[in-house]
Amino acid sequence: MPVVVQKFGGSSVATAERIRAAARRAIRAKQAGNQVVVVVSARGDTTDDLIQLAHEISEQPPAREMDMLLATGEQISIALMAMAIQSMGEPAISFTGAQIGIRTDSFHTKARIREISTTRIREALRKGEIVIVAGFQGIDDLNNITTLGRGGSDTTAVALAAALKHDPTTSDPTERAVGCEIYTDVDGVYTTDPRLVPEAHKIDEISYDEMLELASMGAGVMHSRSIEFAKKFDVPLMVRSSFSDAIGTWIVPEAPWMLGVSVCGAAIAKDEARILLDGLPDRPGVSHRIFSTLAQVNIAVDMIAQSLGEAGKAAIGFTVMRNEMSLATAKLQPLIAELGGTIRTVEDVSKVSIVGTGMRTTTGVAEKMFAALGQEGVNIKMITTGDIKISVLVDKAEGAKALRAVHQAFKLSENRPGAGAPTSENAAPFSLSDAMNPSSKGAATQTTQLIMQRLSSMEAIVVSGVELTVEQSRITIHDLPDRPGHCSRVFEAVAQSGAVVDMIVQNLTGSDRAELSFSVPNSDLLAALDSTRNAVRDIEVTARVTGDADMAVLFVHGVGMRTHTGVAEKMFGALAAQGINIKLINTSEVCISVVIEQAQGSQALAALKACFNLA
Ligand SMILES: Nc1ncnc2c1ncn2[C@@H]1O[C@H](COP(=O)(O)OP(=O)(O)O)[C@@H](O)[C@H]1O
Ligand SMILES: N[C@@H](CC(=O)OP(=O)(O)O)C(=O)O
Repeated sequence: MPVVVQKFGGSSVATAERIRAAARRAIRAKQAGNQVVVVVSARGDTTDDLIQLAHEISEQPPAREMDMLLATGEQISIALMAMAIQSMGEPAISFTGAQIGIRTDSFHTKARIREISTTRIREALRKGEIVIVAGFQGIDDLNNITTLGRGGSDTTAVALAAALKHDPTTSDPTERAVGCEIYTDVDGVYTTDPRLVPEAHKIDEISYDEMLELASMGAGVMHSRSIEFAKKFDVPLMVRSSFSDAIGTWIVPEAPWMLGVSVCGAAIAKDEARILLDGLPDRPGVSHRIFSTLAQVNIAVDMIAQSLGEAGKAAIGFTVMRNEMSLATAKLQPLIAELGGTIRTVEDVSKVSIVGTGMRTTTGVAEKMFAALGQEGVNIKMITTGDIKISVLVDKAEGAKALRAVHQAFKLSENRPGAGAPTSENAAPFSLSDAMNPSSKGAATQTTQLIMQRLSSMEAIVVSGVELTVEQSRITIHDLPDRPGHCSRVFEAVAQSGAVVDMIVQNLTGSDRAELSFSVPNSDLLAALDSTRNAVRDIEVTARVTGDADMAVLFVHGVGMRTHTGVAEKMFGALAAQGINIKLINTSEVCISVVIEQAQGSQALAALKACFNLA
């Protein structure tokens, strides 16, 4: 019998009536001929309340005890859900993460799943019981209770679906037909958070990579790590409303029509902090030491922007979540003192991002975003770009305005393919049975062997490829006054020159001054330099423009590149060991890219392939 995994978030189990409604849904899925696994979160604001309670008792609650406390929220929900289903006459059994065999590492409060045993779930399912599993929790090798980080129940649900779909303990193909539904308080993934921008539009289909970027850039509707599982293990999933039967949003492998949509959504991460390390020696290995220091304490770093070294000195700016800023600076202090640099921090910043597969092939997207922000008088503090995303850092007070401005500029509230307008490929709506049928649209994109390898360490990083692009040039504007509208003027001029801009990095350096770098193909360098100089002359005569031909860009593609703190560290370590200096860095959830000297390109490529075991 096929298996449906249904996840009900905190809002969907907040009251007795909602628990009963969720129970009825699970029973309906069973009556339709499926085996049913239900994953539940803590009710309503329980997790927030528990965190507050802990802080009333202790200023810095120990992480192990915090997990012991937080895991109780989900335990309440599973028991109530089992009671609700049983009271409706269906057999059901509840399990904590530990009871079901969800093994994690020992990073309390942000543990990662290592493996999931399917034995107990299968036994119960075969007996005809609806299996209810506590989301967000697991158990480490020493049998300590762990939690997976905020929003982690999505991850439990998709990881369970993945484990059941590729279950080595069953040879029955119907038992490996697994679908996953995420029930929440919105009827799907929207072009942006509908609570912040009411005209946001529901998306019908979105790719794993787009959803990964959106989720990691602040779209709280899904936990980004759950999409990592979905992508790695070919689990198509649907986000839908627990209050209606409307078709929700399918999160699926990338389809060709998606290349026609340059921006599919926008997101905001409100509580960010910026750390600027200034006056660092400009030599190989410095970034590696910085990021390995942060990786040791599992702090995910975002928006890394390394400014060009001048007079032997370089600056590196990056963002972290605001609640991790003090830990990050405390850990970095001794290293930066040893390197002779300084640390500056800025709190109260928000990150606004746009995401879309079509960005890969469409030019002018960045320019349009910067123009929209400039028109609203929003100052951009930092910029980084990825393969399919562009992020800017702005003052927290301007975050919501900035989000609305970009949402409007890209007309995201209007119908488009994948959101309100069917494409030729998706004209027939994707269905749960499609998702559960391996020969349909949800077809496997990866070999069974690869997937089985991944199952042995489920949440380990997957680096799928390293790529080198040569004949690139870098243009840098030094000492650009830090005021609204400047970036858009520069990129408008560059676009008029016909140059194709790829990577963009902007970093605030001295007070009130920004350094803006971007890459163009060598063949566009002269035209782009000319138009940049003209634009900059109009803005500020003291700003300087420099250009460097014959650079190379190295891309490392994978899943969870940003949230797995060790990837950047490993990459920078491998380059440092070869004595290769990094000129610019860009990070995203699906790709990390660096600009280096072209002469060192093939050496760097070989070093990265060796370090990530790629052929
Ligand atoms: N792009 C988006 N699409 C839909 N909802 C979003 C988006 N970004 C943020 N959200 C917010 O996510 C909320 C659902 O997530 P969450 O509150 O964690 O639900 P649950 O408790 O079901 O896990 C929505 O109510 C919405 O405000
Ligand atoms: N209860 C946890 C885990 C979770 O995933 O919750 P929800 O599904 O309500 O976002 C939290 O609040 O973080």
